Amino acid sequence: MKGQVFIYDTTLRDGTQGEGVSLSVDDKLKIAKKLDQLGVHYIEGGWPGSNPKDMEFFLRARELNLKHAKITAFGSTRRFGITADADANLNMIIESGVEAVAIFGKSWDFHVTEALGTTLEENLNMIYESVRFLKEKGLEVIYDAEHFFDGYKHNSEYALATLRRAADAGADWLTLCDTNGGSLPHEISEIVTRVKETVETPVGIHCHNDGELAVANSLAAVAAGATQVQGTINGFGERCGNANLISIIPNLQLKLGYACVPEEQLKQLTNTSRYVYEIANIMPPNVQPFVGQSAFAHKGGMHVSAILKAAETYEHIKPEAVGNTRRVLVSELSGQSNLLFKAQELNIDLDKNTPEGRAIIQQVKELEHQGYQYEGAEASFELLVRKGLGEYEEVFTVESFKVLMEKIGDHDAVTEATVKIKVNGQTVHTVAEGNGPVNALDNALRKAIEAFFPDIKEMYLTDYKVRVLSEQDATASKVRVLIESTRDGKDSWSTVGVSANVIEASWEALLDSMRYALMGRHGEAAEIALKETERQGILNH
Ligand SMILES: CC(=O)SCCNC(=O)CCNC(=O)[C@H](O)C(C)(C)COP(=O)(O)OP(=O)(O)OC[C@H]1O[C@@H](n2cnc3c(N)ncnc32)[C@H](O)[C@@H]1OP(=O)(O)O
Ligand SMILES: CC(=O)C(=O)O
Repeated sequence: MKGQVFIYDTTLRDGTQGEGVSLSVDDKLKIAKKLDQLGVHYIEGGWPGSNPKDMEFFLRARELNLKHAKITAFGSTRRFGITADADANLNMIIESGVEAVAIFGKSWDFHVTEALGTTLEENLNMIYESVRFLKEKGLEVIYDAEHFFDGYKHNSEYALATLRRAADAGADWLTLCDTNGGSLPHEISEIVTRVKETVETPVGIHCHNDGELAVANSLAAVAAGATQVQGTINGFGERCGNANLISIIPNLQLKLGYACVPEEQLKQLTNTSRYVYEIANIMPPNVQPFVGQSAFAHKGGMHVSAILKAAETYEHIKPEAVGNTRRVLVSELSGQSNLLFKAQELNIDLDKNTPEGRAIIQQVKELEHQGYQYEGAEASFELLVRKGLGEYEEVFTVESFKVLMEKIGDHDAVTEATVKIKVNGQTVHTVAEGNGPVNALDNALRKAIEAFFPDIKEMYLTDYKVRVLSEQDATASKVRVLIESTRDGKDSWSTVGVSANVIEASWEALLDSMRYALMGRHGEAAEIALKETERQGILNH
């Protein structure tokens, strides 16, 4: 191990400066707990002088009993022309009751004269007096040198002088900020090296992602001697975001050999990332490195063949090291190996290069050519494999279905579906209404099946997606429908249907969804059908 790098999370402060990210106090408290479980060292909760919500967070965070992390407040140096003890923002930091604080000050001479509108000397006094004030109150002080890299490039002497003043006042950390996010890794490396030669106080790094280099820049800073990294979960933050701790932590720990979070807790990384997306109500991108759904998803037949022999042939780390899982996708790009892997996952006995296996792969390729897509429809794929291996018995067969829609004047349209299915030789005919054709068909099909399998009531659709396959054919084109269903809201299964008619494609996906839910219950159907025949007999008597 090369030594400890302290992880400073600012998801709850700089993260919420990102467009579309807004967290309630309860959300912030939940995320703080999760971050503590991950093992970060500092959690910047907000800016007490900014709004009552942030102040409430600090007051309630005292009850969190965190095991590892220090709750940290954020603020700026004092306003110019007043004393630090008269500055409302600095006083609110003290009131918030935190043990650590990050205050930002200006490093770039241009910012001092243009944005602050004061003299270079007064800015140095603002830095010194603010840090001193907070140190005298017993706080750990992280001095965030805003625009440090841009400032250094314009006037290195002044930028370094601001750091010296913070250090002289007793700052515990000097965190160099690439506030505008435009620096390149070699610049960060050179400038951090120069700072390390100039000051003895430990150095941190805070990067923004405007040039898509925030992670690379943070790693370059650590290589040059920074021992604290600031960033956010999933890279949330102002403009294009902050440095993404979800990528920085495993890169530092697994690739570069630094200690960041305890090894066991690194396995919380995927879960933490998804938890924060969930609370922020943002869809996680599948392709997010380390933690995305696709981060360890193998599609090409050649890749799958190799990972079955040795996973590291196509994986840069072990997925389980960051709490993620390996996946194999089945598609027209599959070979026998993809099928073999999926069969193992489904507990299906299948050897490589059997005639059945080859036929199933051929069928997948043919169906994908027609527009089906199995990588997002694993339940339809399992049905296809079991049918191909002769392991599937139909619980019901469809005789016909019909959909009627009527709209009279300004009244709401009424949709009615009729379904005729056969269960173990017995015909069941049902009619149901719905708020659209798919809903009416779903209701009619359930009504028919519920008589035999009452527990089907618990199953419901959670997602329905339609994709036009050949846009040039406009309304005559084929569509692909993907349906996701669940019973308990946790485990779900996806099915696919394809047709030039959207209702038929939906019907096909619906049928697969019901078939998957009832798979293996053929014998049960026979018994229930018999009871139903007896019941009907008694009723008709
Ligand atoms: C790089 C960063 O991410 S810094 C963090 C940015 N985050 C935020 O701004 C979110 C929270 N901010 C807020 O709630 C508000 O901006 C507040 C409460 C802090 C201040 O609000 P207001 O008093 O209305 O001021 P306003 O936001 O309009 O302007 C900021 C003021 O701070 C001054 N200022 C900026 N940086 C500093 C600094 N390092 N030290 C002291 N003063 C500063 C500006 O010069 C400006 O002063 P002026 O009004 O005399 O021109
Ligand atoms: C302090 C801070 O958030 C920045 O300079 O980007």
